[in-house]
Amino acid sequence: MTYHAALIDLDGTLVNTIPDLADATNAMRTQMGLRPLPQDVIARYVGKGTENLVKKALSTQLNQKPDHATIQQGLHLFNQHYHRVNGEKSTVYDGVITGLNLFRHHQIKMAVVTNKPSEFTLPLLQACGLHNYFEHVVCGDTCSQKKPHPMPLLHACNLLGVTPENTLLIGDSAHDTEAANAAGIDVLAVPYGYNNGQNVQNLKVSDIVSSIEAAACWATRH
Ligand SMILES: O=C(O)COP(=O)(O)O
Ligand SMILES: [Mg+2]
Repeated sequence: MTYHAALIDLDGTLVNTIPDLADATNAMRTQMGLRPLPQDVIARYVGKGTENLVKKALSTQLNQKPDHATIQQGLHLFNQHYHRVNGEKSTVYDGVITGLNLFRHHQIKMAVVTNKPSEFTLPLLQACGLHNYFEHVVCGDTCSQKKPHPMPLLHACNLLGVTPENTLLIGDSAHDTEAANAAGIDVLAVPYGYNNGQNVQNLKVSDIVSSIEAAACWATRH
């Protein structure tokens, strides 16, 4: 297969965002009278967008499911805190820069497809120095549906002017692989991300690769 484009997930694939997401989540919890959660617990809630993270983080240790008003209050506080810390402690994973340069060298177009809202995605890509690699950035609020729905992936293909058959997605979780499989896009998983705390071995993928650099080598071999 000749790949013309690579769609790449953000949290858990390009950037380890857990330290900042955990700081914002725990600042929200503390203000709401709840005790902080460990980072590995918070990591399990990342990948399905901010609202899902806030809902899950508020369900832990509350005696009941949070009601609408509590979720709205949590979202408001989380957003404030995440705007304050976004990018501060987040780190680009090993192999990302080399991999993005390899894709670029082989004229494979790149887009980010993330469930993170755009108000946080664009500043984070800038803070990490990654923004210039991508022709397009599709965020959690760009389309009416998020991953695992195929819509954001198909939207990215349209923006890049490529077909799903000639596109490769690289992600860390079932949300990515389900979206790619539904869109008819080949998918590679990296094992170092979050995936709801589950092993990536059980995901339906073309391969598991150790890094974005390994993904770029894989793409140019196939
Ligand atoms: O859940 C999020 O906010 C973003 O997650 P993603 O970048 O892995 O899609
Ligand atoms: Mg991810």
